[in-house]
Amino acid sequence: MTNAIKQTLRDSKKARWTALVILSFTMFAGYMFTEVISPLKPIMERTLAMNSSDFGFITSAYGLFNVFLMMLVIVGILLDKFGIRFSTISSALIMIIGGAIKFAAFKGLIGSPDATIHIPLVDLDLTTQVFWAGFGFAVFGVGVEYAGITVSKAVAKWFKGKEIALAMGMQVAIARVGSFAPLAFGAKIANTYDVPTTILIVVVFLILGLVGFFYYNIMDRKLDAEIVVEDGAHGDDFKFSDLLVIVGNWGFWLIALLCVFFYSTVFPFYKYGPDLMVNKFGVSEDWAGFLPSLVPFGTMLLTPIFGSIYDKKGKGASIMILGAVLLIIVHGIFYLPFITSVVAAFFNVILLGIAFSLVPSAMWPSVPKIIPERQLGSAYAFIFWVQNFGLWGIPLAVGIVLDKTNPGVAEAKAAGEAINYDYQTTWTIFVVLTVLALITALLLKLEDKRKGYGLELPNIKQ
Ligand SMILES: C[C@H](N)C(=O)N[C@@H](CCCCN)C(=O)O
Repeated sequence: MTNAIKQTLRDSKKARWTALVILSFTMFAGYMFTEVISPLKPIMERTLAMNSSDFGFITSAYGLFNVFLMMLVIVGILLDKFGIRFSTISSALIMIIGGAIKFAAFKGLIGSPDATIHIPLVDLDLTTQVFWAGFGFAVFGVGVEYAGITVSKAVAKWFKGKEIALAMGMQVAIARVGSFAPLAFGAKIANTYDVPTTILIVVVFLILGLVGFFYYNIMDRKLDAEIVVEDGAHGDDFKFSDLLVIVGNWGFWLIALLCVFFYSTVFPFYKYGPDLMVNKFGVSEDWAGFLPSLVPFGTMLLTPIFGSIYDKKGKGASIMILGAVLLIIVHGIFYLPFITSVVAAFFNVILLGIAFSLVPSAMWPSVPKIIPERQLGSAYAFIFWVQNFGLWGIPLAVGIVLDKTNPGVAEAKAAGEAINYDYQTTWTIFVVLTVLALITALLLKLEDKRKGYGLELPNIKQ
């Protein structure tokens, strides 16, 4: 009998960071596909005769099945029941299937630009090509959110009791390179080749992500052979009974509401920011997504910095309030019709990058201060579900309002006319959301004072 603590694979720094890099690579591919058509709106209007409602339908479809088929709840249960290895492979396969359907629709292999279908829920007439592109993205959205919660659980498995906050921050940072790349370079690639080819390139990355997950599973199996700990023993299993406890907690609702309001002003900005740059700030089509790409780029550097400030100094609720205030300034500036200088747009996206680093760096680590560890997995799945209402509804609403407030513009663009969208009325949606985010952040600080969650206290005891 020995007193030495049993060493496992996760005690090897090299092994656990290798696992993290592989897991993050697949998320990188997933985030890349999430944004692949974001900078292509003007090109899709010109080359595929699509309008803003079509674009809104396709981009909003990401959250469609997650919200209405409760897929986040279902994949949470799958992860719980069948474990990490099953979930890595199935989530990657779902992403690839969804990605392939979207590619096939853009390529004209399924659906047609000439046949139409009516969507009663939102009273939209769409071509079957647009319908199938949206359907593919809806399938993909299930896969990428499923992969996201699986990877969070896997990271916790390897880094529990080690540098877990840094690891989670690094994972999100690597994933965000995946948002940056298509925003920065996607339009140039699509103009050089075409829209379907651009999508196909990213589908190849999704396939490489599946290969990465297979490799990860070899490591995961080895680790499981060393530790007699099942996937379910990390305190983040999904349980319906936990949901009841969670939804009775007002502090939790404030975090979930902040999440939906906040993320609704950022992820949908990735979709419409590039088009705004072309139509309001006169940026060329090829570089439409370049300025918006500075947002995820900046967060890669800043999120870990703000996270470590919260770890050491606290002030989590105040950090969220500051982020929400910055958001109001940013979207206010985008809203104002007389600010059309590219220099102003540049400083504004930098400010947005700072806001998008402040809020998540304080929001995600605050959840464990409000929800007991046993219910954390369910809490994250539920927050993602609430968040997906925004990821579905806002891009759709923006597309529809843009078309309604700019009658005839999409048709004129398709006919080759040099005409611009007026985004002002549409941008009110973002301005309202930022105000709601600030009110929620203020209420959260009040609730923290009332209940003593400790959101203003450091995470690391000095
Ligand atoms: C889109 C996804 N549901 C999401 O919210 N991703 C976050 C990271 C969440 C990390 C939770 N441990 C993001 O900021 O990308």
